[in-house]
Amino acid sequence: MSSKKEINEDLVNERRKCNFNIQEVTHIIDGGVENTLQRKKIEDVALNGGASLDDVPEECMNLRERYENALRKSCVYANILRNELLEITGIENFGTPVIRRTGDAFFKDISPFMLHLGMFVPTIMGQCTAEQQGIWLPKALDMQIIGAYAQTELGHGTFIRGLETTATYDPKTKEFILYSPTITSYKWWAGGLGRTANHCIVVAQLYTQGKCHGVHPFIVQIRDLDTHMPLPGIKVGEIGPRMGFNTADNGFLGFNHFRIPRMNMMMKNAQVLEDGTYVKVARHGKLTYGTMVFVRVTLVNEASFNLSKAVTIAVRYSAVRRQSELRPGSAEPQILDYPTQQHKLFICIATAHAFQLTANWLWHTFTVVQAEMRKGNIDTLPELHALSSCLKAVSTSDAAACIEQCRFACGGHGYMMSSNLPYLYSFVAATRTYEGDYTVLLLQTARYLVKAWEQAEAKKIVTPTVAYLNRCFDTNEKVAWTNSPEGIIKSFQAIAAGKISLCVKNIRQRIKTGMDYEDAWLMTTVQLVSAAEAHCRSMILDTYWNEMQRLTKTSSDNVKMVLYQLTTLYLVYWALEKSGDLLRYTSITEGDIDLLQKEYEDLLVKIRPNAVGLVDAFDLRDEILRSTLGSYDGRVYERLMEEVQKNPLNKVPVDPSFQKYLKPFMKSKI
Ligand SMILES: CC/C=C\C/C=C\C/C=C\C/C=C/C(=O)SCCNC(=O)CCNC(=O)[C@H](O)C(C)(C)COP(=O)(O)OP(=O)(O)OC[C@H]1O[C@@H](n2cnc3c(N)ncnc32)[C@H](O)[C@@H]1OP(=O)(O)O
Ligand SMILES: Cc1cc2nc3c(=O)[nH]c(=O)nc-3n(C[C@H](O)[C@H](O)[C@H](O)COP(=O)(O)OP(=O)(O)OC[C@H]3O[C@@H](n4cnc5c(N)ncnc54)[C@H](O)[C@@H]3O)c2cc1C
Repeated sequence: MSSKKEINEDLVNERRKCNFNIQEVTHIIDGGVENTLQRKKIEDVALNGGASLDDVPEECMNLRERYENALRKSCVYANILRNELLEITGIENFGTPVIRRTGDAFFKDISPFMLHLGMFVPTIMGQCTAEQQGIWLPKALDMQIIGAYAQTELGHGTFIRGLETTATYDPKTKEFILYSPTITSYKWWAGGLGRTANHCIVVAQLYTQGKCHGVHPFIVQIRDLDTHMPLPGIKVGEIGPRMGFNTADNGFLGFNHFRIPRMNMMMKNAQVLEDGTYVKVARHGKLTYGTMVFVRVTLVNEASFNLSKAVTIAVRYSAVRRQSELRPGSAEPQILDYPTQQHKLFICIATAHAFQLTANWLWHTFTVVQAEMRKGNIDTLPELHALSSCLKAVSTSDAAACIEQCRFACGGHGYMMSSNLPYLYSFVAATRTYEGDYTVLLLQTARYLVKAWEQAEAKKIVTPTVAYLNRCFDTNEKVAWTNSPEGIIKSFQAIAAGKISLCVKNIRQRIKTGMDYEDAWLMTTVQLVSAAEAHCRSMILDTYWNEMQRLTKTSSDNVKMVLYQLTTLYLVYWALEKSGDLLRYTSITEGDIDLLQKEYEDLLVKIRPNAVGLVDAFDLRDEILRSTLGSYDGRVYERLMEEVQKNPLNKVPVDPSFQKYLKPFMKSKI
């Protein structure tokens, strides 16, 4: 064991072995030197006060203490945010991933303010007129009001059109009357709603002049700003313990004919005039779903960030941990030396990179579409919806699986809350469900793909992200397999095209047998999900490969080399995972697959000496990692021991329950 201040010897050796410039890779991940400097500045300001520290670990507190502690830290953090950080980033970038990243130093679980910043403020920005923004935005940014996003109900999350809460316009008083007609119409799940928020966005069915115009967002004050008492007509509370998110304060909400002013309808996309006339402003019916698209886009970045934390913890731990004997009497190897361990972990490093570059690309696409929409052009929205849906689904699902793999890689200690891996897993596992369930979102992408296929069939030019369909449509034969990055990407496009084509064929065949389109679609959904996933994988592989090529153009040779090895590992890994599909849709042979397997194993060997360097390049401060297993200094065993001392159960040598229960039980006769 190393002494207190020393860095674990194995980690020192690993860092010595690393043959590339770590900072260069950090700059690539951050999106440039300037961004790294800005991030470090923000982290210094946000984290140097030590205010984030807990004397007792969050997981050792009861529910009330955990909430109170999370709220205390949220206030400390929000003060730093509004007094110092916004000056550095500018108010327009308040939601930057870097700010989100520093927040993780304060909370192992989630801040009850997260949805205020993550959805309440963005919805005001996206769904309000300029006049309404002038009223709500300054108060929300300054946190004079704290909001939640209450869309999901007890009875409906996915099917938004099925929401039951009503907002009925009363022209006499120029108010909307909010009402929850059934138990299932109660709002359910909204983060921050249970105890913290005094306002929330409510998505409700709009009725005016006796007609329902579908779901629309409203801004609603639910608690008194001074006493915090729920206003008359409001029933609000916390929904109870969950797998994660236990300090996120998820809530329920019901309305008993609760009145709000007309101007509290968020009127950017549709309006109700004073006399009750309904006016549709937006040219696309789904612009009211805009906040969801925005959050889905940001969740790809979340997936990457959380995975980078998990894999940093697991790789550093694997360098410190020694276990078993390779030969009788030999020294125990670092577990990172086992190829099976490398197989678990290196793909996680590559996946974090792949998602980071994809997230950056998707963010750029999102801003371009936004700019077009501001000019009145909504043509690119369906493509963005299809893209953000599948990328959100696949990135969150893969990240959750990878984080769980990182936990497996850490053996028993990975199961400890203090490793932070269970927190990371439960957070990312939820992202697969919220903001649109995995299957549901892939089916949205599938709708787009089927239409695109039909366009390609009609010899029309399709949108850029599905352009491969035009090409694949002309080739009836299997795509010729070539083992190169470009060859693998082309093969994945062929898989996607083949699967979409098969779906279309099956839908048509089912219709021929007498089914209507809806049933034919329904019976094909298992394949449609698979086709959308294949399309998404081809997008990620393509983006990762091309973006990494672009970003490393001026890098030093060793950086180029290690990042090339990692991208290739990712491509080869997925080729092997999907070898069945490759056999079906390309000319790949069993021999080619054997070669791929060999290439994969060789890549593990090549990457091994740089593994710790690669996770160091994520540049995650210990305060943000919050892990006994993953700290920069590798003092794993000391930290596990230190954590034991903080456990309230260990404060007394004999637990009071001994006298109360155990002793009487032992002394009692059967
Ligand atoms: C820094 C940030 C970090 C973290 C984030 C912050 C907080 C994290 C913590 C928790 C937050 C959680 C929040 C929530 O979960 S809020 C609730 C989210 N709810 C959902 O996502 C519900 C999912 N359901 C839907 O999106 C829709 O209902 C669904 C798309 C499934 C179907 O909608 P609908 O029935 O109305 O449409 P369809 O008839 O199926 O399609 C019609 C047509 O419209 C197109 N469409 C659908 N959605 C959109 C969209 N968003 N944008 C554009 N177009 C859309 C669809 O493709 C169809 O087109 P077409 O085929 O051409 O007819
Ligand atoms: C941690 C967490 C935080 C959340 N925060 C918020 C929040 O702040 N605000 C808010 O409004 N909501 C929030 N939600 C709710 C969340 O958005 C919904 O849970 C999510 O959209 C899924 O909807 P659902 O629960 O109705 O699932 P369901 O739709 O009931 O899904 C159950 C199963 O049915 C399947 N299914 C459903 N419809 C279809 C279909 N058409 N085709 C095929 N399969 C289908 C799904 O794939 C899934 O397997 C949160 C949820 C969680 C877990």
